[in-house]
Amino acid sequence: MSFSSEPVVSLRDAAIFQDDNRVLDNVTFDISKGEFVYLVGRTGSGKSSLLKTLYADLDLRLGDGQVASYPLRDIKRNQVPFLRRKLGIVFQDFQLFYDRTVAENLVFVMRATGWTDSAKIKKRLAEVLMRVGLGSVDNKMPHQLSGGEQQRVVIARSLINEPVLMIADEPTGNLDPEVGEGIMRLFLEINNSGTAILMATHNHKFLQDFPARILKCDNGRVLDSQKEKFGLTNIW
Ligand SMILES: Nc1ncnc2c1ncn2[C@@H]1O[C@H](COP(=O)(O)OP(=O)(O)OP(=O)(O)O)[C@@H](O)[C@H]1O
Repeated sequence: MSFSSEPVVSLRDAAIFQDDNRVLDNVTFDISKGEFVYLVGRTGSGKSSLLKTLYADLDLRLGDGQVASYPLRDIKRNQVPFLRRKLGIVFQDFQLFYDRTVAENLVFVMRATGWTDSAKIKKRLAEVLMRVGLGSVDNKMPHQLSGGEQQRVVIARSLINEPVLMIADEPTGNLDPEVGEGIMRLFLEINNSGTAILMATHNHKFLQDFPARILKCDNGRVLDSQKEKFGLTNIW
């Protein structure tokens, strides 16, 4: 049995690229198991690019990085689905299949990630929906749900394989403030049960109401509130 305290994210002198454009340079930080970390910065400062690099949607071409024990440098394409299975990824737009029921959306992911036993699938489906506070929506179509409920379905989907890290890119960006706060509280609950969370947000209120470590993309660098003081005014 392993009791390793290896970080879930570890970047060392990483450069983040979009095509030939170096968006961020000298990126060095760790995220420990069970940590909650905000990612902030102006529009275009590189938040999404950094997150995409962590889930191997963008290649890590310079420096070193490891996520959920997978080395990002030269990761083979056939390894990427296994890395992503360790992650829960949640975006601003809900990215559900709108021609399938909630249950079909979730079962699709389960089957694609190796679940075969129908009884286990049914049990896990009920567990993750319950976990996000949605009891009886299995047979509904996504468009029959509110935005907040749809985001809960996405979060339920991301929990299926018990991720060690959730990567959330502006997950409340399309929601009313009150609904967004409910989603934020759900992330905190998930975090309390041991899943590390890295959340890009433009929501200043979250940072005030639910303080946590902050990484800030700023002028091609990533600043870390654990290591240095920086202002949070005028960054959105
Ligand atoms: N697909 C792409 N191809 C080329 N350049 C891109 C692409 N996506 C983003 N960029 C550029 O990379 C830089 C960083 O963009 P990124 O989307 O990472 O910023 P962001 O901080 O997430 O912004 P926002 O807060 O608006 O989501 C910007 O200069 C942007 O124009």
